Amino acid sequence: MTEMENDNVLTSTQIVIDEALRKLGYGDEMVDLLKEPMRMLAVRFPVRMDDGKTRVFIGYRAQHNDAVGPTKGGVRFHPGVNEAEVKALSIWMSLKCGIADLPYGGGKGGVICDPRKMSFRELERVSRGYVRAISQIVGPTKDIPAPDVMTNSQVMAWMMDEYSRIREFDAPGFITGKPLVLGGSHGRESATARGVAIMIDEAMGKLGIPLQGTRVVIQGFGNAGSYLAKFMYDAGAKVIAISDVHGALYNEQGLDIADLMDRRDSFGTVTNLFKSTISNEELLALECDVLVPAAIENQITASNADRIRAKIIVEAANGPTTLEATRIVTDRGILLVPDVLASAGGVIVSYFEWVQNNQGYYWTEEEVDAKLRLMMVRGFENVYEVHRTKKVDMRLAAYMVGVRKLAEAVRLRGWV
Ligand SMILES: NC(=O)C1=CN([C@@H]2O[C@H](COP(=O)(O)OP(=O)(O)OC[C@H]3O[C@@H](n4cnc5c(N)ncnc54)[C@H](O)[C@@H]3O)[C@@H](O)[C@H]2O)C=CC1
Ligand SMILES: O=C(O)CCC(=O)C(=O)O
Repeated sequence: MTEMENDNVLTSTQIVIDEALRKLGYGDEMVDLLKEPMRMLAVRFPVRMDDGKTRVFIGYRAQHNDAVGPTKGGVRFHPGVNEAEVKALSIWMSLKCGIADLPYGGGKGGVICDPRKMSFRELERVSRGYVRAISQIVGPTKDIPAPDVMTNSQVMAWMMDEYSRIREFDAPGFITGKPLVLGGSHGRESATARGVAIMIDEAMGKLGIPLQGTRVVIQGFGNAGSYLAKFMYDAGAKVIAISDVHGALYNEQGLDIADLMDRRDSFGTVTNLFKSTISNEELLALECDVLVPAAIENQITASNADRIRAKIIVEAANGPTTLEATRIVTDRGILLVPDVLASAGGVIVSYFEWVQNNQGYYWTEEEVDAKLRLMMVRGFENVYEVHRTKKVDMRLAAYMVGVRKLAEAVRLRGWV
C-alpha cells in the first residue's frame, strides 16, 4: 500500500457507487441515499468468560437498503472488525444480491473478537450474546445473517437457537449456513468456492484457456480458499500455491490438496505445519494463470499490482484489491472478476436455504448446484457485457449491474 493510497474500504466503495449510479443516470439524491447503509446498529454486550470474569464485546449490524426486500449478509468474528468495514461489506452485499437478482438488499455484521483465543463455550456465549443484542432489527423477513470470516455452521446453529428462544418459535429462516439437520441447505458450506470455480471457468473461457493444467494460486485456506483448491484440483487444474495468515506453501508441480484439507484446522490454518514456506507477498507475485485472493481486504495494492503475474484475478475475498490496484492490473490487461460478482455463490445458496426453510421442502445437492450455476453464469454474462459495451473496468461494470435493480426499486417506491 502506498502512502497516498486509500485503504478505507468504505470510501473506495462510495467512489465506485457514485460513478455507477451516475453512469446509470441517477443524481445526487440517489447517491446520497445509497452511499451509506440506511441503518447501522452498534452494540456492546457482556459475556461471562471461562475464568468467571465478564468481558464486554463490541458488535455491529449494518443494513444497507431494504427497498428490494429484507437485508442479507454474513457475520464476521475478527479482531479487525470496525464500523467502516461493516458498512462497506453491507453495501457489497446489496451489489451481490443485485447481480444475482435475489429479492434482498445487503446487510452485514461483525463482532470485534478473536475466536482463535476463545474456548468452544466462550464462542457460544459470544454468538448468543450478539444475537440478543441485535434481535430487534433482525429476523426472517427483516434481515437474515449468515457465516463469514471465522464464523461457521456451529455459530449459525447457536444464533438460530438463541433467536428462536427470544421469539418463542422455531425460526430456521432467521439465519443461513446452518448445519443440515437444523434446516441448512446442501451445498451452502462450499457454495462460495463453487461460485468462484464457475467464475474461473467463465473467465478462462473468455480468454480461450482450458482449465485442465491451469496453474492456480490461492491466498487463504479457510472456507472459501480450501474448497476452491479442492474444486480446482478435481477439475484438473494445478494448485501451485496456497496460503493462510502465517505464510504460503508453493510447489510448481502442484500441491496435494486432499492432504492439506485433512490437516488444516477449523480456522483455515495449515502452513504452520510445514518448514519450507514463502510469504503471502511472494505468493501474490507468483507466475500463474489464475490468482484468487480468498482471505481479507487490501491485499493487492498499488505497491504490488505491478508484480502480479497472473492472467486472471478472481476475487473470492471481499475487497482484496484497492481501486488504484484495480486500475493498474486492468491497464496491464489482466482480467479481474470482482468480489461482488465472484463471491456471490455464498449468498445465492443462502437464498436457496431461506427459500427451502420458508417452504419446508428441501432440495438435493444436484438441484442446488444446477441453480447456482445458472445464476452465477448469468451474473458473469451481464457484468461482462456492460464491461465490453460501456468500456468500463469489470469492477465498475459489476457495480452498475449490482446497483441498478436497487436504485430502480428505491425510485419506484418513491423514496428518491
Ligand atoms: N464464507 C463465506 O460464505 C464467504 C466468504 N467471503 C469472503 O471470503 C474471504 C474468506 O472468508 P472465509 O474463507 O469464510 O474465512 P475463513 O475465516 O474461513 O478463512 C480465512 C482464511 O484467510 C487466512 N488469512 C487471514 N488473514 C490473512 C492474512 N493477513 N494474509 C493471508 N491469509 C490470511 C486465514 O488464515 C484463513 O486461511 C473473506 O473476505 C470473506 O468475506 C465472501 C463470500 C462468502
Ligand atoms: O450467505 C450470505 O447470506 C452472505 C455471505 C456473505 O457474507 C458474503 O457474501 O460476503
